Amino acid sequence: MQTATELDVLRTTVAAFREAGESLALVPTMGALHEGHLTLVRGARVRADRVAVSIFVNPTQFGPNEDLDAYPRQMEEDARLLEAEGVDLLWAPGVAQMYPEGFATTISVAGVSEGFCGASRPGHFDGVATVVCKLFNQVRPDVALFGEKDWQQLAVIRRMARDLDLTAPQADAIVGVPTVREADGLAMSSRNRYLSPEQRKAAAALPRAMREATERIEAGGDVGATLQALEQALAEAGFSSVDYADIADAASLARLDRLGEAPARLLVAARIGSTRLIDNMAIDKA
Ligand SMILES: Nc1ncnc2c1ncn2[C@@H]1O[C@H](COP(=O)(O)OP(=O)(O)OP(=O)(O)O)[C@@H](O)[C@H]1O
Ligand SMILES: CC(C)(CO)[C@@H](O)C(=O)[O-]
Ligand code: BAL
Repeated sequence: MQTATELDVLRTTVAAFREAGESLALVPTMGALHEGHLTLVRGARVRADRVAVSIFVNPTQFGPNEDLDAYPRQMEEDARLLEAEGVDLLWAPGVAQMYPEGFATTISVAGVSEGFCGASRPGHFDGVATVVCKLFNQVRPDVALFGEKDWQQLAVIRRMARDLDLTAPQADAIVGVPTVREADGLAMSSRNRYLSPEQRKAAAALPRAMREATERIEAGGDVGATLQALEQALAEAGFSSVDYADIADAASLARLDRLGEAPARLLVAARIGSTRLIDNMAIDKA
């Protein structure tokens, strides 16, 4: 595995792949890798000749009171995990490489980025869209993979790729990978490691309550009453607050009061102590 921390090294390595006629997949991450990330890597492996993974804890997508400093960083361990997966290229730029003195551009995707995590984390998706656009331009992959765990992020990135006519990758080569879960249903996340053993046990109530809610709504239950019951179940399990618990159009992320014809998604963000967990699930029609 080649590791690049400078743009010219990255470009030379990518150029060598391209000269050999090889296709390239990119998996963008913030590191602290777990089985969810490695599933994206395996998905990349079957889609392209070469796999690049980026690790960059992007400061511009963290709010002033969020966990940028506390966010886990374990570059050596991550590199070992990626090497074992047969990754070809690790792109690990520093902050000064990504945001040199004078950096002044922000990509802001209206609509789809405004509710849910966009409302509870102002500026978050501007930071995500801008850094992902940079990563795409730096690596110029044929295909890029993102987790469905961050459903709204995936929708924002697809919208950006469509709106800006991106070619590397094209919008239809942005692949969403289903959420990888722990045995008790909790979505894998780097932030799960903030949880104490007791909080970790309680966290399993999130996917459980969400599964119950999707089943109730799929069976024709009232959306408002079901979401209220979900919030109640989370409070009883020890969650300290709920940022949002809503159903939305799966593509546009417009909030829904009832199911319509288009695919819908249940989206929840809730806190245990100071740890904020997110999850989402499909709502299938009966
Ligand atoms: N459980 C999971 N299943 C599938 N994909 C995942 C999972 N967790 C993260 N990903 C995806 O991995 C990519 C990198 O995510 P990131 O490095 O932020 O990890 P994370 O575990 O989501 O961390 P965080 O705690 O910051 O949410 C994203 O596309 C994200 O959606
Ligand atoms: C896509 C991403 C790597 C951009 O920093 C990040 O938001 C993430 O890890 O999901
Ligand atoms: N996986 C999403 C990145 C973030 O929460 O900042």
